[in-house]
Amino acid sequence: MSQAFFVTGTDTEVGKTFITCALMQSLRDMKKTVIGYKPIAAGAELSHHGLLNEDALLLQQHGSFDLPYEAINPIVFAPPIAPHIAAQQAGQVISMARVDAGFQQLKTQGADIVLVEGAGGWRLPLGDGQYLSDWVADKQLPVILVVGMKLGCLNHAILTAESIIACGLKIAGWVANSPASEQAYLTANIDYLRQHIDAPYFGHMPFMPQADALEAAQCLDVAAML
Ligand SMILES: Nc1ncnc2c1ncn2[C@@H]1O[C@H](COP(=O)(O)OP(=O)(O)OP(=O)(O)O)[C@@H](O)[C@H]1O
Ligand SMILES: C[C@H](N)[C@H](N)CCCCCC(=O)O
Ligand SMILES: [Mg+2]
Repeated sequence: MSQAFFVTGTDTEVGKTFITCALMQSLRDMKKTVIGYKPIAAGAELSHHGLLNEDALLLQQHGSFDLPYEAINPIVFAPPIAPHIAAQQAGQVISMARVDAGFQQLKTQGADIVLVEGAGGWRLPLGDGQYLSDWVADKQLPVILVVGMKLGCLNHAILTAESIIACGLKIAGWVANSPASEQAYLTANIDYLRQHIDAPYFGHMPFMPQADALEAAQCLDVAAML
């Protein structure tokens, strides 16, 4: 039976995909098989295979098994906007049942670990008063929190951690990611979060514009995940 984790972040564009790929590589380095799942994506290019989202393509590329695109990303919208607004524009509703069906199907693939990447931050609206976090809570998935290290992230990280815990979920670990040049007083900010997030710290990912997942994986210690 696969073990699954949900990867969330303090915001959109904080490095959830970058870190998920690095985590996948770290786990593969530890001889674990791993696949990624991006249930809902907004921001996609039309190709002759249909709409393709970059995050989902990266997760597909870094997985242990070759899986069809639709298995990794069942719900995709073209505009890079809040998915429930994109769905409204397309005359669709985001179906939690579809999110779940795709997840159950991936879990039958036999991978040791499934990493599920959210979209945006923890409280991603799906429409109809629902959040993607409701599904995570329903599945009781442990959560990995990616903190985008910039001024303001202490508030975002503490609020997100509080909300995850209030949902009755465990924070499996957190990563301090620098998706742009290093913030001032980075170490002091990380120290603060290490004292105030009651969960394993997987490490700091520096800004590595040329890095591939192989190199990025060296910055993380994910032993606490297993
Ligand atoms: N540590 C890093 N070093 C260099 N580039 C990074 C780093 N972290 C993230 N990036 C880059 O920053 C951009 C945003 O990162 P990413 O796409 O992983 O964010 P995200 O949180 O997954 O966003 P979304 O909410 O759209 O899913 C990407 O171009 C990514 O390659
Ligand atoms: C387009 C972007 N990169 C993500 N795919 C979607 C982010 C949704 C954010 C919703 C919100 O405002 O909280
Ligand atoms: Mg992403």
